[in-house]
Amino acid sequence: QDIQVQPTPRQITVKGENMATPVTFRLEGEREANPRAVKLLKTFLGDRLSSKGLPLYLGEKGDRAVQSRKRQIPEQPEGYYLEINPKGITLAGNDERGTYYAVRTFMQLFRDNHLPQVEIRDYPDVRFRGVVEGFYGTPWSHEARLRQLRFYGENKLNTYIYGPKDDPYHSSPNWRKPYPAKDAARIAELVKVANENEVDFVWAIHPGLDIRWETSDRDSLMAKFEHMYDLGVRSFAVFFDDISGEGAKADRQVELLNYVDDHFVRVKPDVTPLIVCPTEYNKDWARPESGYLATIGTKLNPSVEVMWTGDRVISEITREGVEWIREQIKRPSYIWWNFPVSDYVRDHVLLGEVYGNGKDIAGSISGFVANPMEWAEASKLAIYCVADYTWNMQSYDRSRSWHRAIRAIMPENAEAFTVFARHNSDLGENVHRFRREESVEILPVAERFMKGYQEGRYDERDFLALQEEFERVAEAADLLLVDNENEALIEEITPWLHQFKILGDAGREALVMLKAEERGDRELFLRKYNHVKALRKRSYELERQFNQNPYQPGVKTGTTVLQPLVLGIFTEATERFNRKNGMDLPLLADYLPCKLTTNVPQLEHLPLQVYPNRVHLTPLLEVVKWPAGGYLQLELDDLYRIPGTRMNFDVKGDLSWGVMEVSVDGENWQVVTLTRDARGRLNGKWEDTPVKFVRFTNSGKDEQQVYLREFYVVFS
Ligand SMILES: CC(=O)N[C@@H]1[C@@H](O)[C@H](O)C(CO)=C[C@H]1N
Repeated sequence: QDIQVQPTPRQITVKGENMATPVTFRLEGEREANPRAVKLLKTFLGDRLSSKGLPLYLGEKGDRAVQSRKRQIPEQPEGYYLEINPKGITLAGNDERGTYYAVRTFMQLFRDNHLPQVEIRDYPDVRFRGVVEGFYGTPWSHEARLRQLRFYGENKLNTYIYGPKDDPYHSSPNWRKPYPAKDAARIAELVKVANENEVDFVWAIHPGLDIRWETSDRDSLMAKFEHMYDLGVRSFAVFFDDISGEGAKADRQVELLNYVDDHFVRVKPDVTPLIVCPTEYNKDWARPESGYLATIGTKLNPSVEVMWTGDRVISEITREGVEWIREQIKRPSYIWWNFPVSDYVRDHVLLGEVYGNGKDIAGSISGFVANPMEWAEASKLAIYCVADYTWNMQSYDRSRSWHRAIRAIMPENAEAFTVFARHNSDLGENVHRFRREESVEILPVAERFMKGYQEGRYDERDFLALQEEFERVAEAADLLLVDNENEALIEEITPWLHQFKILGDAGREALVMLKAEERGDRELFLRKYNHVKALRKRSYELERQFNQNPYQPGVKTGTTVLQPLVLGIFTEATERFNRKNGMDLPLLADYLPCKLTTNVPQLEHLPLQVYPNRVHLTPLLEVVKWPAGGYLQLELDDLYRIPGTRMNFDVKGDLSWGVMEVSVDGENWQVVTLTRDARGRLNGKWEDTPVKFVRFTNSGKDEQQVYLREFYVVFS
């Protein structure tokens, strides 16, 4: 029979027909077994426990209760052996965590009226599996974190790394300071709940923005780790990512890390290996001439784990890639996978399948942790799949896992949530050029239909399929908006659900417009035309009301297939209507009055945010290496005055290397005087003759490392 266990066990052997579930169980071994496993099991069985009943043997290899099954227990860390048959039940771990996982699996097999007669041998592919809360933006709430830790216990994830970039006590300016009492108490509670769920709570520090390579800062870091140790933390990490200048020096970092390893991690009896996120944390940035990775590889204590995001900042993890970095750092890498993190596409939610990573990478990595969205509940979809993938790579099936994840997270409205998630999975254009599939099922129908419509002949069945899809979109939005089985999740995605409803309505109405135009029914066409315009307006209003942030404000849904489809149908029908009726009904404004050109590699695909009279460059989260002669050029669609430009590179020091110029023709340039305000931002304006081009150049002779925090041009 189809036995479903999450994550998928390595080996399940069905030994016979289902057996009736005993009324009571006699628990053997509770004194020796992992107390967290005992507690979990006793809570689960409740009053089914008694001194009589089917024997249930619980314990680790070597414990008396499971002595007879000793040889069956896998040797691998966290491995377990599970057996259910009419003579008794055995839940035996190779270690304490293995026993706990055996109980987790037993809980999934349990049915009130029957149990499968099975034998399971199981153990994980990847040693450290879980999540790194390592994104920019609003850190997760305390309640969200507690729910996450319980979710990791259920899914056999054993690692949670606390490293929210915007926590000032994790990063600058307060990494040297202890947490205020309230926050400290919360951390202590997280550690307790993590332990109950067999999750290592790893506290990370991000000192590189302002660290000074002196004893005082080394002592500050040690003191902070002692403070966290007193709160119960037993696993530690140091993140040196997204920094430049002094803090980025490899030999200084290694000196500090080895000191912490030798004088803290290894002298404490119960602290797990130190983890570091290097400054060169992906292959795209690795520069052999810098010797950075070579220094890490040859000088950093071998016991220190080194994180890696793959070939690029956001990338799929391949066998070739992990074998390359393993050579460089002389140890397996500890993967920091930047998905489903969305802090660089904040107007999108990423609910799609987890795919693209190799199934043959386990041998070259020591860990695999996913960096999630600021939307904790919504991130569970991908986290569930990562749990399945990292536990048993060979049997991982991206679609099966994804459907199970949805049923686990939204059992009552799985169907509606599946519709919603299908159309909210791609990131849209973004600076990292990382894309995900979206609306996969309806895409061929949409493409075939639009092609047919434009050529004057489409298949009515395609029309009906699209109509049905838009109806399901609208239904799903309404069902989920009133769903109360996971209120925290609905609260997170409500803005996107409102947009999704509008998208469903607009799609259906656009199809009515199309038919009205074909039948020459002017009155109906105009009604529906106005309705779609109104829906579009409501959508823009939602964009300005929800999820405001300085990066990608607003709420995008269905951006890769459904939105373009609605726009395409609306535009084609309106153009036909205008031609036939000699009218000039305006189309939907989707213009982009500005084009970006640059020779700075990291800025090549930087999306622009266009408002009625302003163009913003999307700020970058990473350090931008701006080469000498590097320029950024905006070409407007017409001649404009530039009453205001502002650039914030977050540079304390000299900015004289930067020159701003404007031009009418892109050939002859005039320099714009820039002034620096109290916050170090460069401001400029050009109110003389209107211009078409604006550019900013590093006219110095050295590469500059800056943060592109803000760059916009106001034109009128
Ligand atoms: C190691 C690492 O990936 N560091 C940061 C990460 O904090 C950030 O969330 C993202 C994802 O936008 C990328 C990196 N700039």
